[in-house]
Amino acid sequence: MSDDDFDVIVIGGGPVGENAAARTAAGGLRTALVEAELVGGECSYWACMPSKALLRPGHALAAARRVPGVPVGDALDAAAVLARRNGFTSDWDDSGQVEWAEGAGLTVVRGRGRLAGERRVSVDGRVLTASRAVVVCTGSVPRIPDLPGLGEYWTSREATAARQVPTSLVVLGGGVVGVEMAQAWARLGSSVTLVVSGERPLPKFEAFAGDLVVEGLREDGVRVVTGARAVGVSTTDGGTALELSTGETVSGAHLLVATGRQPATFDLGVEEFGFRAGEALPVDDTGRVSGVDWLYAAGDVTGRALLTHQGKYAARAVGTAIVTGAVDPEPWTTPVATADHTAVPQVVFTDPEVAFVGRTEAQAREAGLDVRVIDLDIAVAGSSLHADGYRGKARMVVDERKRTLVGVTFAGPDVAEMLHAATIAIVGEVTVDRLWHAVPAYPTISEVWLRLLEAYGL
Ligand SMILES: Cc1cc2nc3c(=O)[nH]c(=O)nc-3n(C[C@H](O)[C@H](O)[C@H](O)COP(=O)(O)OP(=O)(O)OC[C@H]3O[C@@H](n4cnc5c(N)ncnc54)[C@H](O)[C@@H]3O)c2cc1C
Ligand SMILES: NC(=O)c1ccc[n+]([C@@H]2O[C@H](COP(=O)([O-])OP(=O)(O)OC[C@H]3O[C@@H](n4cnc5c(N)ncnc54)[C@H](O)[C@@H]3O)[C@@H](O)[C@H]2O)c1
Repeated sequence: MSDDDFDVIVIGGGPVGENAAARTAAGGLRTALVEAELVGGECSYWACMPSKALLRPGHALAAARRVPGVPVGDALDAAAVLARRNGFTSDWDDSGQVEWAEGAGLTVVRGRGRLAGERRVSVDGRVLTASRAVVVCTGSVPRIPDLPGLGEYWTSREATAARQVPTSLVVLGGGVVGVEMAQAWARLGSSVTLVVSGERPLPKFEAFAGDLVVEGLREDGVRVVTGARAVGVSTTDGGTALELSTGETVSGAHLLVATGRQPATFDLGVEEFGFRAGEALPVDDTGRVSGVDWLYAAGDVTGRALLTHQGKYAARAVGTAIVTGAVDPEPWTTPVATADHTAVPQVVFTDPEVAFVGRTEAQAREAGLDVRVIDLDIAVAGSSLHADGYRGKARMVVDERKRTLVGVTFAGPDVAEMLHAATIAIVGEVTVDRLWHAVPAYPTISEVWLRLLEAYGL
C-alpha cells in the first residue's frame, strides 16, 4: 500500500469533514483529510466562532445594563473585543486543528481535492485512492446577487475577520448572517443600515421572532429598511452606495452582502457523476450520494441544514455508515441522520436571541399536520429576575393527533440554553401529558414551559 492509498478520503476539512474523518479513523479505517485552506473550515475562522466572539461582549454589556446595581461602562472596548475574537480564530492559524487531526489518526493532505474517477481524488496533480469511500464535505460559499455596479464588497469572511470597526456598514440581506453581523458591528460602534427584502428579517422563522429582533436592532441604533430590494450599487468617496427598489439610496463605508450561500461543488468534478456545479449533492439519510455507491457527502454541501451542529451529526452518521457498511439502516439508528427532517435546532445569537427547533406553524400546516399553536409572552418569575423589563415570546406547535410537539420557538434575552429541552421533547416524541411531569426549576426562564402547557389546557 502506497502513501496515496487510503480506505476513506474526506474532501474538505471543516467541522463536518473533520468529524466524518475522525469517525472512520476511530473505526480503524486509513483516512485522508484533504483541505484547500484552513483545517477547521468556515466555522472556525470566518463564521460561527468569530461571529459569536463579536456578539458575546455586547450581550454581556446589555445584560448588565438590565440589572440595576451592576456597574457598567459606557461602551465596549472594541480593541479588546477584536483581540478576543482573534484568540478564538487562533489568529487564522490552523496548526492546533492539524495537531488534533493527526492525533485522531488522520493524514492531512493540503490542497484542492477533485473527484477523478471511481474512488479517486486528485489533489493538485497527486492522485489518491480510496478502497472504501470518498466523502465530500466542501461546505458552501456566499451566493452573490447579480447587481449592476457591484464592485468591492464584504462577504461574511470580511465581516467576521475585520481588523477595525467600520465607521459605517450597509448590510444587504435579513437572514441570520445579516442580523447577527448588523448587531455585532452596531454594538461595537458602527453606524449600520440593514436592508431586508421582505416585511421583516428572518423569514424562515416565526414572524414574532423577526419582529422582536428588529426591536432589538433598532434599540442598538441599527436602521432597518424593510420591503426593499437592491437594484444597483455605486462607489462613493467614502465607500459604497446601494440603490433600492423603493428609490432610496443607502450608503456606508462598506457593503456586506449577506444574501445566502450555495453548495461548494465548483471545480470538484461532480459533473462526471451527473451533478451540476453550484448545486447540492443529493444524499440519503446515511449521507450516500444518489446513484454512486462509494460516494458520500455531509454538511453544507448537501444543502440539508446549513448549521455546524447538524452537519456534524450527519458526519457521525456517514462515518458510522461507512465503518459498519450498513445497508438501509432503520431510522433513528446511529448511521442515519433522521432528525434532519423534523428536529433541527437553531439559535440566532442576536439580543434578543431566537431559539427554534422543528417546524414553524406554517411548515407544520404545509406538511398536512393537524396542529394547535400556543403563544405566550415569556413573563415568569425566572425572566423577571433575569432582567428588568424582560421582553420575550414563546410558541409551541402541537400535533393534535399524537399530542406531541412538532415545533418550538423562544425569542428573548438568553433563551438559547432552553432550546435543548424542546429538541429532546420533539426527538423523543414526548406527549404533552408526559411533558407536564417535567417540572421546571423555580425561578428560571424555563418556567415558561409550565405556562405553555397550562395554556394548552393541562
Ligand atoms: C457568518 C456565519 C456565522 C455562522 N454561525 C453559525 C453558528 O453560530 N452556528 C451554526 O451551527 N452554524 C453557523 N454557521 C453555519 C456554519 O458555518 C456552517 O454550517 C458550517 O461551517 C458547515 O460546515 P462544513 O464542514 O459543511 O463546511 P465549511 O465549514 O464551509 O468547511 C468546508 C471546508 O472544505 C474546504 N474545501 C472546499 N472545497 C474543497 C476542495 N475542493 N478541496 C479541499 N478542501 C475544500 C474549505 O476550504 C473548508 O475548509 C454560520 C455561517 C456563517 C457564514
Ligand atoms: N447562528 C447561526 O446558527 C447561524 C449564523 C449565521 C449563519 N448561519 C447559517 O448560514 C446560512 C447562511 O446564512 P445567510 O444569512 O447568508 O443566508 P439566509 O439564506 O439565512 O439569508 C439570506 C437572506 O437574504 C435574502 N436575500 C436573498 N437575495 C437577496 C437580495 N438580492 N436582496 C435582498 N435580500 C436578499 C433572503 O431573502 C434571505 O432572507 C444559513 O442557512 C444559516 O442558517 C447560521
